[in-house]
Amino acid sequence: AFHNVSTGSLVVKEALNFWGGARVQPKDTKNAEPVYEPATGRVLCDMIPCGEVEVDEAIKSAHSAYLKWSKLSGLERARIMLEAARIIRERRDGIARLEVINNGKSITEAEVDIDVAWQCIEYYAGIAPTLAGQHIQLPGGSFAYTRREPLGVCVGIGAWNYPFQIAAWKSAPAFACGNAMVFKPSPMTPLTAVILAEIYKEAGVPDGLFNVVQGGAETGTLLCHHPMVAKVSFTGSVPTGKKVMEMSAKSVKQVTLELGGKSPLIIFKDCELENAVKGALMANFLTQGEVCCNGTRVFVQREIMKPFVEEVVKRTKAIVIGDPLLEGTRMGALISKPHMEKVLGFISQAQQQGAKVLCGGEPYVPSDPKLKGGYYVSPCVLDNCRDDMTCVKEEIFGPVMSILPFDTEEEVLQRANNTTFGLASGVFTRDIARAHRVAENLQAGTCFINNYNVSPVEVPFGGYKMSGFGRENGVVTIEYYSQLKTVVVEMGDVESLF
Ligand SMILES: NC(=O)C1=CN([C@@H]2O[C@H](COP(=O)(O)OP(=O)(O)OC[C@H]3O[C@@H](n4cnc5c(N)ncnc54)[C@H](O)[C@@H]3O)[C@@H](O)[C@H]2O)C=CC1
Ligand SMILES: C[N+](C)(C)CCCC(=O)O
Repeated sequence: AFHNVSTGSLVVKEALNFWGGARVQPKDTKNAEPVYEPATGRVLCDMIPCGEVEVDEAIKSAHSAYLKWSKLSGLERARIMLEAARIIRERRDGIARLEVINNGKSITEAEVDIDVAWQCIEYYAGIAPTLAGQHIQLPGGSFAYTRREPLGVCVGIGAWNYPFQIAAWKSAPAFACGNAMVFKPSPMTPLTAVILAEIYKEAGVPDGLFNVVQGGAETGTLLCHHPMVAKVSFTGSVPTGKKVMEMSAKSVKQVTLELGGKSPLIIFKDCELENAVKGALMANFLTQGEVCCNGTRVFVQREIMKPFVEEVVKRTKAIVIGDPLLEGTRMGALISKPHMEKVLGFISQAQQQGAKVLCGGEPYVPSDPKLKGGYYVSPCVLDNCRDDMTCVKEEIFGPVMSILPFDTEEEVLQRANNTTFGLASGVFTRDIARAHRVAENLQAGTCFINNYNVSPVEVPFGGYKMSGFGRENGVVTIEYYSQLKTVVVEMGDVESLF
């Protein structure tokens, strides 16, 4: 439906909530907030937050679907999930365009995001029929078996950087295990989750299996406190993640937290320089740098500092910024004006603390008049960085790479691990023993060797330390959306002590 839509033209009026198998508009519209198109700064739609009544309706709708869905066999669930994946694949271009309009990232990236979303649903469809328990023999012919059972109604709370993909990463493993979901997108990106809801419905899930409630912190709080919710899977910042965990603790809900990062990328002098440079760009500039697992602390061995920096700056300056819906654009707009100001603030603070801007780091105004109100920042490379600078310690979530020199492996490992975050990490070297040694010693949920930011759906993704716990993607995520029941069967007489 959005195949031909261009930047600066879309206005969305339809209801953006979904439960009971249909779009729903909250009754009370007085707390509506404008949603902006990052590329132009124009109002795109209103986000009307759901209150207590709406949240309760959505959760009850999810519960009734759960009762049906959980009774299907894995194979029956898989068939419906595969159909949903097929529909997404078929409508990929339109969904990607809508995502671009709402998020501001380049169309080339958004297309990949939507592909990853259907791949994730396809992957968990493949796993659904394989879910099984164990049979355990006990003395005297008695035995036990385990059943892998769903949790019930799961809540997904998403960030604004990968709106559609996050909704798929959470719902696909949840559905494979037989759960239902109520998903709350970020209030800044309300548009595409409801498209996923319509696609699931069209594919044949029971009404209420995937519900969307719009809103911010208040709506999120209602979800985390609701007694019928068994689990909360959260993607967002560390401070909000802590609150989600605290609220969920009150009724002992299971929690998965995918939080922020300040990941190290270590580049040794024996690397293949061209690949290391490309890796550093992939580690920093996808989605305008608004990626949780970005390798924003780039440690470069002193001997190759000069050629590395030269090449990184050359390529960074060549990044085409502008209308995110144009094929040739490689960097679009940041999510919002306040966020853009925050990112620019980090850059000026870095300069005050002694960092040197080698390129970028300024508001960028494209020549196309319709883009003048957009939130563009030219990609920035910072040199002369030290470990104690704010730009090196805190997550900027913008297109800002900090370069740090190092001398030895031992030293760089100690510095790389000197952070409360632990989402991802990377190493470039041709020495295979060193690569695996470094991977073993980095305290992070992922280590990329000789690449960065590749996350196929088959591979678990998640954090160490304050970057969170639980995993998304891969077989292991089944553990986070199901529970084991042990059934013990006595074949003899009861040997009673009483
Ligand atoms: N590890 C990961 O997979 C990812 C982590 N992030 C992190 O997310 C942050 C950026 O995203 P934001 O949307 O600004 O994060 P945020 O933490 O402000 O919001 C995330 C979500 O939580 C909701 N929320 C806010 N307050 C809440 C409350 N009290 N109770 C329940 N829900 C609440 C928001 O409405 C939003 O849907 C970055 O810091 C980044 O590190 C972003 C993407 C992926
Ligand atoms: C897709 N990828 C790997 C670049 C980022 C996914 C994590 C996130 O939501 O930020």
